[in-house]
Amino acid sequence: MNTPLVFVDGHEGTTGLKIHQLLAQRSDLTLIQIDPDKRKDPQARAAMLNQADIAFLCLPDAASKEAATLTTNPKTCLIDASTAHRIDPAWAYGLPELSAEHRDAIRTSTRISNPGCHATGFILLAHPLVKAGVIAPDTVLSATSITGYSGGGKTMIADYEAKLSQPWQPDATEVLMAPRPYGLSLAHKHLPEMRMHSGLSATPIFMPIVAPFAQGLTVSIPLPLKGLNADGAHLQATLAAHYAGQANIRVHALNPMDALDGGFFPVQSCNNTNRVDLFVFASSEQAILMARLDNLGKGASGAAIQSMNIHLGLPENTGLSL
Ligand SMILES: NC(=O)C1=CN([C@@H]2O[C@H](COP(=O)(O)OP(=O)(O)OC[C@H]3O[C@@H](n4cnc5c(N)ncnc54)[C@H](OP(=O)(O)O)[C@@H]3O)[C@@H](O)[C@H]2O)C=CC1
Ligand SMILES: CC(=O)N[C@@H](CCC(=O)OP(=O)(O)O)C(=O)O
Repeated sequence: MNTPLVFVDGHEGTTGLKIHQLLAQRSDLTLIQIDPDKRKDPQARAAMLNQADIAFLCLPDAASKEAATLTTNPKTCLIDASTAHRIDPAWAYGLPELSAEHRDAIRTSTRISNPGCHATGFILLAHPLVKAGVIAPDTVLSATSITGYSGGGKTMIADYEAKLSQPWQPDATEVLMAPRPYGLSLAHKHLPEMRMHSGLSATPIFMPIVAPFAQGLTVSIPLPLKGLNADGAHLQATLAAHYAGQANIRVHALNPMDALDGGFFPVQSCNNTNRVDLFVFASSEQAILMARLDNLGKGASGAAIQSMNIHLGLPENTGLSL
C-alpha cells in the first residue's frame, strides 16, 4: 500500500525536529528527507515540497512564504508552523476544537496554518465566551503568558542553555534566572490571530514572559465579573459545554484548589502532551481564566501533527499523550 509522503521543511529546527521524532515511529506515513547540504536551496526544497502529500513548514516567516510560492503541486498540503498565514482567509486555522467548521476546513484545505503557542491558550479561553455572548467583542481583554525558553527556537535555547550552564559567570546567569517580560511594544506577532480567531474586534493587551525553564506555557486572562452578567460557575460551564467531547481539551472544575501545588499553579503539567488544560478561578467579583499547554506540543509540533491526521482522515494520535 502507498503511504502518504511527508516532508518537514526546516527539520533541523526545534519544531521540525520534534515533528520528525514523533513521525519517525509511524508506519502509516513515509518521511522523505532533503539532502542536508541543500536544506536551504530553494530548488531542492521545491522538489521535495512538490513530491510530498504533506509538507510541514517549520521555518521563519519569510522562508515559509517562500515555500508556499515554491509549492505548485495542487495535491501537496502545507501545514505552516510560522506566523506567516495565520490570518490569511485562504488558509485554514489549525485549531479543530474551536468549531466543526474549523475541523472541516482542516480536513478539506491544502493550506493549514498552525496556531501560535500563546495564541492557542488565549483563543481557546476567549473564543467560546465571545461566541456565547458572555464577553462583548469590543472588550479590551488583557492577558499574560508565561513560557519556557524553547518557544524562542534554536537561538533562544542555545542562549539560555549556554548561560545557565555557566554558574561561574553570575552576571550572565543572573539576568536569565529571573522571568523576563517582553512584547512591550504592544505589537506581539500573535495579536492579529488572537483577535481574529477569538471573534474580538478589539486588540487585547498582551504581555508574554519568558522564564528559565525549557518547556511549558500558561496564558492568564483576568476578568472583572461586574457588567458581564456571568459568575465563575457560568464561565466554567460555558467552556465545559464548548469543549465537551474534545479529547485534547480538559476543562477543570471551578476553583480547583487541588490542581495547585501548595497554592502555586504548576505551569509545566501539560509537558510532553498534546493537551490543553483550562481553568476558571473566581471570587464573587473577579475571575482569572488560565490555559496550560506544552508550547512544543499543542503549541507547535503536536498541533501540526493533529492537523495532518485530520486532513488525512487518520486517527488523531500525535504520538504525544493526552
Ligand atoms: N519553538 C516553538 O515553541 C514554536 C515555534 N513556532 C514557529 O515555528 C517556526 C519554526 O520555529 P522553531 O522550530 O522554534 O525555529 P528554529 O529556529 O528552532 O528552527 C528554524 C529552522 O529553519 C531553518 N531555516 C531557516 N531559514 C531556512 C530556509 N530558507 N530554508 C530552509 N530552512 C531554513 C533553520 O536553519 P538553521 O538550523 O540553519 O538555523 C532552522 O533549522 C517559526 O516560524 C516559529 O515562530 C510556532 C510555535 C511554537
Ligand atoms: C519565548 C518566545 O520567544 N516565544 C515566541 C513564541 C513562539 C511561537 O509560538 O512562535 P510562533 O508565533 O512562530 O508560533 C514569541 O513570543 O515570539
